[in-house]
Amino acid sequence: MKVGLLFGSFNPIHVGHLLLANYMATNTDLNTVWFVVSPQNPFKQSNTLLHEFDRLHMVSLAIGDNPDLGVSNIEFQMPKPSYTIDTLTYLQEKYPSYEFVLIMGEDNLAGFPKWKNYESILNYHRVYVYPRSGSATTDLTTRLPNVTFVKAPVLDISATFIRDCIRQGKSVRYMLPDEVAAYIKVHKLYL
Ligand SMILES: Nc1ncnc2c1ncn2[C@@H]1O[C@H](COP(=O)(O)OP(=O)(O)OP(=O)(O)O)[C@@H](O)[C@H]1O
Ligand SMILES: O=C(O)c1ccc[n+]([C@@H]2O[C@H](COP(=O)([O-])O)[C@@H](O)[C@H]2O)c1
Repeated sequence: MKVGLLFGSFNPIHVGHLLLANYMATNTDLNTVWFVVSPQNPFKQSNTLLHEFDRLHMVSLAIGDNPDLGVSNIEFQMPKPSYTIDTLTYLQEKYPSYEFVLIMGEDNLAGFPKWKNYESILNYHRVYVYPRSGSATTDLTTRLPNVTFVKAPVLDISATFIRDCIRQGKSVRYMLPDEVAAYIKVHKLYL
């Protein structure tokens, strides 16, 4: 079983994440892609970060009955902030027969050497890198042996943009699944 992992805050999950994850799960050698909801990204401070249970619930709503996608709350029980190498190690111990592949945007790859023990991530795991518009291209993709570039379609949308739209009372229709938009509306989130 080859599992792609897309780590993030998902505050909230949006169509950009879903399009990418579904493409990776159905157009590469990955059997499935799991969204790993991070309670606290080590590099991001935000006063609009919702409780992790709300973010997890929205990811579950977004996936619905899609058999190719999954969600993990593994980082909820781990020390914060959430370091990816620790999570990968934990997952590999829990599922010894699975191969875990890290999915990462080209924008993140440029800053990857600042991640905790990034060499260990590369030693023990493959990384699938996809293009991000506006990101500086990096030659790390070709230099690092375990890194594979996947030319996935990418939408230019972010959770920050969606939160701003909601706060300003603008429509977010088509930016997130209807179920997620309804959850945000009912619970008056991001206002
Ligand atoms: N539109 C998108 N297309 C593809 N990947 C994306 C997109 N937006 C974010 N990602 C990637 O998905 C992962 C999780 O993203 P994250 O939760 O940080 O979302 P975000 O939209 O970038 O959030 P924010 O705007 O709050 O920083 C990260 O690896 C991020 O680079
Ligand atoms: O392990 C690290 O050192 C590390 C440093 C920066 C980011 N990450 C993880 O990368 C994921 C996506 O990051 P971001 O910045 O795109 O939101 C998120 O789940 C973070 O926990 C991990």
